[in-house]
Amino acid sequence: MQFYNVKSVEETFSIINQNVTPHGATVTLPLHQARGFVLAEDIIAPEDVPGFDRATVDGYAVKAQDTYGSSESNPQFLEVVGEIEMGEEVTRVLEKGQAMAIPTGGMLPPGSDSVIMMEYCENLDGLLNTYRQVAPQENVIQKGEDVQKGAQLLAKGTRLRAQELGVLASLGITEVTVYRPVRVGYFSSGDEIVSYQTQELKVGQVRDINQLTISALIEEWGGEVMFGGIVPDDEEQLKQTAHRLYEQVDFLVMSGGSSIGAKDYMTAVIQSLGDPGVLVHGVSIKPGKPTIFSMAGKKPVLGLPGHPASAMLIFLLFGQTVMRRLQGEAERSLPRRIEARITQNIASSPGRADYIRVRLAKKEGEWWAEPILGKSGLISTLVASDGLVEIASGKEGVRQGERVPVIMLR
Ligand SMILES: Nc1nc2c(c(=O)[nH]1)N[C@H]1C(S)=C(S)[C@@H](COP(=O)(O)OP(=O)(O)OC[C@H]3O[C@@H](n4cnc5c(N)ncnc54)[C@H](O)[C@@H]3O)O[C@H]1N2
Ligand code: MOO
Repeated sequence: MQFYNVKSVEETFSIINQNVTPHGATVTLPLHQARGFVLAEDIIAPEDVPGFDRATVDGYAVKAQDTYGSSESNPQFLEVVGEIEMGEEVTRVLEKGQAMAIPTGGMLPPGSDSVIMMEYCENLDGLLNTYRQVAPQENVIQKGEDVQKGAQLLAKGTRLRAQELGVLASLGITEVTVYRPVRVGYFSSGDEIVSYQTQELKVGQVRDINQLTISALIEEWGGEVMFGGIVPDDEEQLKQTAHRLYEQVDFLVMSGGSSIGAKDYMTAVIQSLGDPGVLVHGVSIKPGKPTIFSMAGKKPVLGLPGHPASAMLIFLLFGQTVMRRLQGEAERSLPRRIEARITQNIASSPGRADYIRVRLAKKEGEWWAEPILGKSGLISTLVASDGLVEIASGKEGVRQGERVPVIMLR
């Protein structure tokens, strides 16, 4: 008889973080295809952004000093000596007592140091009346103020979001070296599990839900799925499928047979993949206790409980962390959380982390989380839920009205 030697959620995260290292294989991608990938190189800015001093408002380029003392009742008078066109280099030097009309984004003429807004001056036949004073650099973005040539702009390990792509584009960088997508092998197990495409179910059969939920998450996180099929509860067949997939992927995942019943072979199957072998069998979490985490050589292996909601939750927490580590992301970042208030008391055993499915509703400007109670075998409760309230292992439940962290599922 085997028994679980359960690990806490925190211990499990730290075991994953200590053992999983970036797969290291890189690809070079055009910038427009690089969203969501993780940089495999430091990016040093090849030039200044902007490349010239630029106006941030429509107005007149001036020497700030020439406007000193200006007010509504006591304007200064400057000679308007020209107009700056967008996208054109300005060579004419602005002399003392002069002003040049300038559009937002236009290049400041040499000799000028600031821009007075149109609203605060008046051009009367070439004589600019200034009704306010401006300070040096007012209404100007200086050359290199956004990005300085030679500075480290982005570090290796940064995930590329819209704004990172934007800054790379501003520098004329057209391709980047990133870690290639993580290849994840997945198979479902269980004598009763049949393809989700099966139309007529025999009594006792169950359509394969986990193949879809787990694959969808992998793809959402930028991974590639290699599906190994549905394998019956037969140790030899399970081993064959596991070994075949293991050879071709960075990360192997399977569901079902992870508990300690007579037909639960998964631990033995996973152990057979290689050393150091199973590092976690059983996590103090609800749902999802019979979770298995193993390292076979440098490749992580995750055995998910069969119940669809448990499998999904465990994959959201631990599977996502494994994938981020493999992809070379610098730090473990947990799923996005918001804060909400819970609508009812919920009990929880100390020492165990609980994840409660909730619906969110806004009342008087605050988010409230209403539990949707149901067993972990139920997929419909996940469909109805907006998020998961996390009751950390140190807590003995939560009280109505208490603020709680919610992992967003939408
Ligand atoms: N003595 C104990 N028994 C159990 C414990 C325990 O701590 N002590 N934990 C329970 C918990 S919690 C879970 S969760 C299950 C997980 O067991 P398995 O990982 O071995 O999962 P299975 O028995 O294979 O399946 C459970 C359930 O889910 C259905 N299933 C499985 N795979 C799929 C799939 N791909 N798509 C849809 N549905 C699936 C399966 O038909 C079963 O109904 O162990 C408890 N037992
Ligand atoms: O922990 Mo199990 O995953 O509740 O059904």
